[in-house]
Amino acid sequence: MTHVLVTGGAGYICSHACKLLAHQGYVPVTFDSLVTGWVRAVKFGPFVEGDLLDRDALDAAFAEYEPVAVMHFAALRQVGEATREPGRYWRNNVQGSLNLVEAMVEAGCRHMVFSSTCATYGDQDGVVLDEQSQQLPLNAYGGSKRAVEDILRNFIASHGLEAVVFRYFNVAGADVEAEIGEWHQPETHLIPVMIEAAAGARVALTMHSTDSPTPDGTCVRDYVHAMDHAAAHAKGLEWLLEGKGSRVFNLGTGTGFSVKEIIAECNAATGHDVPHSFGPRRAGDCAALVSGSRRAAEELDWRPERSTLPHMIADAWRLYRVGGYSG
Ligand SMILES: NC(=O)c1ccc[n+]([C@@H]2O[C@H](COP(=O)([O-])OP(=O)(O)OC[C@H]3O[C@@H](n4cnc5c(N)ncnc54)[C@H](O)[C@@H]3O)[C@@H](O)[C@H]2O)c1
Ligand SMILES: O=c1ccn([C@@H]2O[C@H](COP(=O)(O)OP(=O)(O)O[C@H]3O[C@H](CO)[C@H](O)[C@H](O)[C@H]3O)[C@@H](O)[C@H]2O)c(=O)[nH]1
Repeated sequence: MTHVLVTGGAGYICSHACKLLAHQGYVPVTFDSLVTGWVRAVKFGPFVEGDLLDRDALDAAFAEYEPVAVMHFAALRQVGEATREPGRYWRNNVQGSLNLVEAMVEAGCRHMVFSSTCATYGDQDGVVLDEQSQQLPLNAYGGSKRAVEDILRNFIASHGLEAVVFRYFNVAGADVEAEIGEWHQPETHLIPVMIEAAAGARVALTMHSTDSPTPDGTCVRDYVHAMDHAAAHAKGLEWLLEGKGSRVFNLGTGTGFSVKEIIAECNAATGHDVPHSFGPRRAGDCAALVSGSRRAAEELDWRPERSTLPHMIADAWRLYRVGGYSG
């Protein structure tokens, strides 16, 4: 049996990767503290409840499962929260990742697929964001992810670690079979908040900005379906196991949508108007983040298949309707 250690496997994107890994014949071993994840999302392999800040727990997991690789998703990942509580983000995301990398080196596990983010780029008006772009994060979340990329570069140079780093753009949608999806308490991400508002489960969605330097004043993001992310991770793992070495890839479609455009699409897809109000700009928010790279398509042969707004909203809506958000 070929084990892959999946940190954060009880979370949203991570559980989609576990499902695909299991489908491909790997055994995904979830290592998760449940700080934002859910035991009920761990359906596709063994579960180790542990914290990245607990080095002994990590060593025990490596000793028990001897994984061929690590998929490192576990992190705190809310932009607004990171701006209010930067210390928590630096400690959890950076110290936790350093512990993990050191445990890997000691256990002789050399391959990591790492979840980084376009938030490491920050706002760069008019700049095409590709893997060579400068990283100028606006908040502690993006800063902590850039720091982990630095740690990986150092360990690649000194300890023979090999890492595929994925800089995700925004993630949306849910498993097409509605087995897993996005469950956060409290929920802050645009599409699930919008779905809850459309369903009447919350009074209204607050639009965080209408005066951004974008065509309609609301922030623009490049959304990719969680299942397409999982597919990219499987390809990243294959890339490493074939010995192709360390590489950074943006994961975006190259097309951005504004908050207003997404609300209009949600109204059409669900047949319910999304009640909304207007609030102040959320601290740490970038105005626009859209990928300008084709590297993942050209080198990994990654083709997003469900990353259209109608698919992502329909899949999130289906999950909601089968009770997937009910905790
Ligand atoms: N959701 C997005 O739009 C998005 C965009 C870019 C990057 N990412 C990255 O993708 C990854 C997964 O994001 P998600 O949206 O699935 O988040 P999530 O909160 O659903 O999942 C993260 C998981 O990590 C676990 N975790 C956090 N800190 C831990 C620790 N110290 N020890 C053990 N487990 C810990 C949580 O309990 C949770 O299950 C994160 O690294 C995030 O930064 C997400
Ligand atoms: O109730 C809401 C929720 C969101 N938004 C807006 O919708 C856009 C998208 O917000 P999300 O919270 O869905 O996503 P973020 O772009 O803030 O952050 C997400 O994508 C980032 C990359 O852009 C990070 O990697 C991060 O982990 C992940 O949470 C932002 O302009 C936000 O201000 C609203 O107007 N109202």
